Amino acid sequence: MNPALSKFILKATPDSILNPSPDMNTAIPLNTGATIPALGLGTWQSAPGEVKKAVIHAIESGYRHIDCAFCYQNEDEVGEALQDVIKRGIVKREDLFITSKLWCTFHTRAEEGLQKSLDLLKTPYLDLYLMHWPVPMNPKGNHPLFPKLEDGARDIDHSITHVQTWQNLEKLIQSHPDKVKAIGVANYSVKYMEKLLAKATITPAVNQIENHPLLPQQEVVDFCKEKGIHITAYSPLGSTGSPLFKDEGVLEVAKKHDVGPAAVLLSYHLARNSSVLAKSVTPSRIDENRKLIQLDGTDMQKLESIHKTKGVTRYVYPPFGVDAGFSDKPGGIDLSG
Ligand SMILES: NC(=O)C1=CN([C@@H]2O[C@H](COP(=O)(O)OP(=O)(O)OC[C@H]3O[C@@H](n4cnc5c(N)ncnc54)[C@H](OP(=O)(O)O)[C@@H]3O)[C@@H](O)[C@H]2O)C=CC1
Ligand SMILES: O=C[C@H](O)[C@@H](O)[C@@H](O)[C@H](O)C(=O)O
Repeated sequence: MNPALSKFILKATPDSILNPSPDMNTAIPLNTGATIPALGLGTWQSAPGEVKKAVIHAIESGYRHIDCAFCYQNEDEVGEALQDVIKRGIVKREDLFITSKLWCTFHTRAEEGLQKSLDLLKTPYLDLYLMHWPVPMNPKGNHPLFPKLEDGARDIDHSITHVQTWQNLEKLIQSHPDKVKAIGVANYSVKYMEKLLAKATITPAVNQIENHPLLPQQEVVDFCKEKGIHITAYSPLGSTGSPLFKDEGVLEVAKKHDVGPAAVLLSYHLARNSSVLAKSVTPSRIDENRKLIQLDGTDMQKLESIHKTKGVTRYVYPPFGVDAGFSDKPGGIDLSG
């Protein structure tokens, strides 16, 4: 046997065989000078009773980036998981990258929203705090998270614009740099981002958007990258039930590399220099999703052509009744300001 090869084989540990994805924690630079780990664990729709175990399992198996939000109504349990792994010495707080999000009914109460998430997550600071949607909702409506009008429409708060909410986040990071390390946005189209940038004194570090081969959102991705705004991709598997696992184009690329569809769908974002969030509460899937591979130009061409034949598909579009500026979802109230 080639001596160089035998040295490599001897160095392989059970863990490195189990985890053949050295790139899951690739540190991608943000415009703040900090970095974000390439792969994050998603926690949306992770049920209470399941999410604590999922977060502990993920961190024990190497994940360092956890994506949370106040409106997921499970931050308390995520916080228990964080406390557990830190107490047991698995990681230190500074080894982790924790994101949370300001919910729509808190746009006029950014400081209160931040403090609630910090308390629930039981952490002194967040690595990233995002405006969850550029859509303010009535803080005094008939529900604390999802207020509705009598006709059933979501109760939009017209007293504040998303740009003013961004200015509130700017004040927040300036007055509490110990509590929040970076601020950013989610679900921003080019139209809304242009309005925000025209008035911003701090450029968002991140725009977290739905992104996968059926929704490449190239216009938003290119615009943000040109402005130095990092893209984090959400719903990379097609969200609930991972429908993109059945796509023939994805399966063809997976077969070529002898991997499962998850590796292709997640690695697609690394090839675009984006980070990516994959949600699972199933330990074997949390492990499987760590596997990232190097896709080549032909793979990317194949993946980028899928939406052209199949049509664009957006899986996550809550019924705000708002035109968020995405060309595939026209109609609704224009709140771009
Ligand atoms: N900013 C925003 O507005 C949004 C942010 N996000 C963030 O992005 C994260 C990821 O997106 P999300 O919409 O949850 O969807 P994903 O694309 O991550 O898909 C999650 C679904 O795929 C299943 N799954 C995960 N891994 C595998 C696997 N290896 N094999 C088979 N099935 C698998 C999960 O099942 P199971 O859990 O049962 O294993 C679940 O049903 C969210 O959890 C959230 O943190 C998401 C949406 C909007
Ligand atoms: O982050 C995930 C999604 O944005 C989620 O928070 C929303 O879709 C929410 O359930 C809503 O109905 O407005």
